[in-house]
Amino acid sequence: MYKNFTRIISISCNETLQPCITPFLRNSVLCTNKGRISSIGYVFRRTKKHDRNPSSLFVPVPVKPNPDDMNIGEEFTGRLKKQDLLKILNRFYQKPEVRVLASENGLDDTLLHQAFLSFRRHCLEHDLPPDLHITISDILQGAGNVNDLFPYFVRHARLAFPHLDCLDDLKKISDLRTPANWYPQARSMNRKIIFHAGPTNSGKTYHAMERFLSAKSGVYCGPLKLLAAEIYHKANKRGIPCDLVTGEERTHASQCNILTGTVDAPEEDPNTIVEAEPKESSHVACTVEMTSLNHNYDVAVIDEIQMIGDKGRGWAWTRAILGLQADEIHLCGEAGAINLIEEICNTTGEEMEVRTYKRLTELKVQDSALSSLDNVQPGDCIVCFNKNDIYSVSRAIEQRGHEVAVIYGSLPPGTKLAQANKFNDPENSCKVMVATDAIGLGINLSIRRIIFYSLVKPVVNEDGDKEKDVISISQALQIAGRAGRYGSAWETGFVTTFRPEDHGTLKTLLASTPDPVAQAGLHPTAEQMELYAYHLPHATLSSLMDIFVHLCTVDDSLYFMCNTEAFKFLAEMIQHVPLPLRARYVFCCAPINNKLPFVCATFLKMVRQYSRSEPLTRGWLCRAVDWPAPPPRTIMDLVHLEAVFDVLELYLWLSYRFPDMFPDVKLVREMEVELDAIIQQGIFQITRLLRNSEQLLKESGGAAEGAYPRAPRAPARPDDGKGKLSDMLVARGLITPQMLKKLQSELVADSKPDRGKKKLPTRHKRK
Ligand SMILES: Nc1ncnc2c1ncn2[C@@H]1O[C@H](COP(=O)(O)OP(=O)(O)OP(=O)(O)O)[C@@H](O)[C@H]1O
Ligand SMILES: [Mg+2]
Repeated sequence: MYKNFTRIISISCNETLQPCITPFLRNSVLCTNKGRISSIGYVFRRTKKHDRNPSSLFVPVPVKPNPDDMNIGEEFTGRLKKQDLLKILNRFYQKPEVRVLASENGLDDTLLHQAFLSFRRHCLEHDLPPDLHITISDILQGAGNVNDLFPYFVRHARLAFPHLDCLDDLKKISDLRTPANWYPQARSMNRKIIFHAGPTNSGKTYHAMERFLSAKSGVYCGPLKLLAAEIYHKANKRGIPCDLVTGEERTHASQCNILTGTVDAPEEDPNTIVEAEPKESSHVACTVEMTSLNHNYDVAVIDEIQMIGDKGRGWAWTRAILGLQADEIHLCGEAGAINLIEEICNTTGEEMEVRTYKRLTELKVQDSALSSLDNVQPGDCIVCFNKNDIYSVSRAIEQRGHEVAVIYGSLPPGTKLAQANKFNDPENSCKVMVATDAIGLGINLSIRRIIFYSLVKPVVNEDGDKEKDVISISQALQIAGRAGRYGSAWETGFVTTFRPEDHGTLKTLLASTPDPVAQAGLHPTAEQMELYAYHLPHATLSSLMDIFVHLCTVDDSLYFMCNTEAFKFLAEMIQHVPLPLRARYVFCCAPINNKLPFVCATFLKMVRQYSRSEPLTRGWLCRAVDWPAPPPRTIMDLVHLEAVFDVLELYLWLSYRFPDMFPDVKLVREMEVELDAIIQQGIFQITRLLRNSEQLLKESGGAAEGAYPRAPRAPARPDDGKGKLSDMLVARGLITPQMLKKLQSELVADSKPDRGKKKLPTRHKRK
């Protein structure tokens, strides 16, 4: 697909607004699963969308009649009967010559058919231009040939399909063959690239960090907030002021409590009327999507560089490696990425040094599976790939008298950190952890043994479809690599499965080498989308993205286009809300878990409010999320509070991009701290919440609303997603019928124009 267009045009692309984290991939590793063990056969696919004819992406624009065409032709040649007109037009469409001529003019069969329907409708419904009227009369009287209609038809087709006139321009805009040229400042430097390669727990990050800490200035870019927070704490503990930058905020070094490993809310000085922003520290730890390309650093560290091949997030690593302005760039990751990075360095003319490391402690695959949770021991971490397993496993382990720390992706950062600290603390009695692969990348925890509760994980494939598949070799190695971390209480790490039938597969996975990373991800920029919109003003942002992906030219020996499904999901959701294109683009990059209806519905409300130029105040937000939040009584309550936390995070993420419209950052941060504490309490009492949920279910004979998340453990079926979304959400237990009713009434109320509210002057061009 990418090789279709071969003209070489280099465009310089200012990329100030790169898209941000694809929501549901936020805390997960998603590598291509080429080395998958197919004998297991756990692959559940939904229908594929990719083999679509690109022409079907273009929707004809309604062609307006020319007001000057009023019956002039009729005065010359008399009135045309509709039946005669129809006959002539249909004859025209059936001519083989028309097909040939159309193809020469860029109209394939799909476009020709649509253009013809539009042309025929237009001729039958409106007065014809005089020249066309006369030509048709001539044909009717035998004085002309139906082929004579072609110029009129093409004139109409170009109005219906404006891309026909600007296809070359569109291809130029989406020529992505030389991404290295998008960063002229980085290209003007002679950067030193050092690749720290090796297995997990071999000291790659440690050595890169030593260099980072000894430099005058530095940036650490990692895949997870938790990992960036670990670096932030380590640096500040060593007395090197380091800020933490995630998608939502910048936490200054002075807010780091190095004793407790937590982040303090900034101290408020009642005598200060205007709060001075603390000066930025010379060192920064950030999530890779937030890497600033406008700063100059002595040293940059890009961790887990093999993620450059991630189908959803790979673009962020590509952007960092090509665009960072640093004298030294340290890459840490799997050796399988060395060749690709070397090739990329050839395009930038930079040399790369490879330093290889060996595992610092032994990692042993145990001879047998755990088989029963009775066999759980201190230092064990049971890794599950879905929340229901997390709940049931932690409950079962607590029933056996162990205290449990729980970590999964959707927990607030403070809660994750508190759970990690509790587990790591040698004085604490909590010595068992239940986690998802949110702990899988680079994190240092005091784990003796990793137990894979299952080896099957839902993933999003290259088409953006969800499927369940055996975890990749890379994922298995990464997760297993959390056991026996060097410097922890355990000198040897162990790994096994829960189920005996998975044991052989795990052994095979861990004995294999991950596939080399073949390509680095790319993603269109806001500027490119703007240029597309300029050429195709009638297209929706979602179809602009589709057209872009189909027309773009990528050097596929090095790069691939990341999947854009999350972006398009949001683009379609907010299409009907009037917004300027740039703002629309930013909203579509928001890191939202689109599986959470409450978050999606609140996001839509936020977009509407923004569109009406009404600032989103704390008061507005409190009404939207029903604040204050009561402590959770059941697991369903806890799930809801996590969604509320996501909404607060979303607010902060948007405030970073639209500070004028999301003004109450400080107050919302305070809400976050409060909610994080409430969720932390919930997690500390997770077993009690589970018991309450079960009790509620028992009392109501299984019909209790809001007791238990009923997400089925069965794999997604091919018909998943059909039918009404609301019915599906209720059926899956993601929302209760009461919540649905409330949501419906709120949406109805929200879509009515607000009366009596004072509006800010409208600043936005409507699209
Ligand atoms: N030379 C060293 N001296 C002291 N501690 C070390 C040394 N090398 C590594 N460590 C410690 O060992 C642990 C594992 O190291 P590190 O996190 O760098 O491994 P890694 O290779 O990056 O692993 P992963 O692939 O999982 O990210 C860390 O706690 C780190 O601080
Ligand atoms: Mg590491």
